[in-house]
Amino acid sequence: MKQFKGKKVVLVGNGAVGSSYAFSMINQGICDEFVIIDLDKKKVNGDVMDLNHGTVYGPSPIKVKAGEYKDCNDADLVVICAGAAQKPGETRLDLVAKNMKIFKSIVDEIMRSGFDGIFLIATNPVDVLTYATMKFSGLPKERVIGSGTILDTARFRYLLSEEFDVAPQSVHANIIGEHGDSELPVWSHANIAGKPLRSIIEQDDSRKHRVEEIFVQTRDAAYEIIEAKGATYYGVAMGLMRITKAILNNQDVVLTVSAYLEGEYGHEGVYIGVPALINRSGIKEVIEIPLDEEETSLFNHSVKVLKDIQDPFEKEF
Ligand SMILES: NC(=O)C1=CN([C@@H]2O[C@H](COP(=O)(O)OP(=O)(O)OC[C@H]3O[C@@H](n4cnc5c(N)ncnc54)[C@H](O)[C@@H]3O)[C@@H](O)[C@H]2O)C=CC1
Ligand SMILES: CC(=O)C(=O)O
Repeated sequence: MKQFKGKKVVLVGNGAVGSSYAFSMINQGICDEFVIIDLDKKKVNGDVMDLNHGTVYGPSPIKVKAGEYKDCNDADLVVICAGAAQKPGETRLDLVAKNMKIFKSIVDEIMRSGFDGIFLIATNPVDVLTYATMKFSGLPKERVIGSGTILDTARFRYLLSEEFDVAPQSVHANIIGEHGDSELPVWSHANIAGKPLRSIIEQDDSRKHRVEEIFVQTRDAAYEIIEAKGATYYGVAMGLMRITKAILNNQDVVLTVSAYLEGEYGHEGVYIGVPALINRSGIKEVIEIPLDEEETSLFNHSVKVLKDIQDPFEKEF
């Protein structure tokens, strides 16, 4: 039952991703109370002190607290960034067995608190763990959201913006599918400052190879960053903050997140990165963009990759 009157977010997992998300949240003033839970309570206490000092120069008052699972009881949103991260050379899907076990215990604890809000999941493999969260929690699909391809879409828009000298805000292009190696760009709907990307390429052949390279750089960016500094966190933190803002401020904005399909794109029973309308109710609607033949085939393959990973766990749900 909601006791706290303001907007309350609980973060579970205060590692590189979680603490970067916490920092981006206090910078934006999106919630009134921000609670942090992690096995490493000493680091949580240190971060709580540090973040509270920072809030003095933030846009609005916000209380940051170290918490326990009972604090989820009246939370509007619980964001999970806990679990193992990729080591150099590992894929996101390699993490599934380890993180599935961690998720079972975390989601059970959260639900025992009486939590009745919205889940936002970042831990990898994010699509499969978002599905597991829906199953473990029993909450409706609309209220369980994965970060999906929000980060990949940001990477893609940024790289295209550099190529075409246009602000990323004026680059409209989506990466959909698995947040991982089988993801795909939606070339058929990409536009740069209002001009369809495909018509730009038709007029200037040298750009074709370059935009294909940009997709490969997008898809493989995490490997490059992990090789360089051990983990990726700022990009995803901003993506999580953006989704949080869309939810708590009831924005009706379209973002590429991991959403549950029930017939959309010809599939069901899987969480996967697709554009979706996000507001205070969670995922209000999955937006079905008409894909061309090649995009459909790549999307179908991505669904299969995720289902092959997910299916062996079905008996545990
Ligand atoms: N969805 C996305 O776009 C992205 C996802 N990630 C994923 O986010 C996850 C976290 O990555 P990092 O923060 O770099 O890892 P990290 O190792 O820095 O942090 C993980 C945190 O989880 C905590 N933790 C582990 N088990 C726990 C439990 N049972 N209860 C509470 N806390 C627990 C640890 O104490 C640690 O603080 C990884 O799975 C990583 O692959 C990372 C970047 C982008
Ligand atoms: C680690 C990860 O999932 C990413 O940076 O895309």
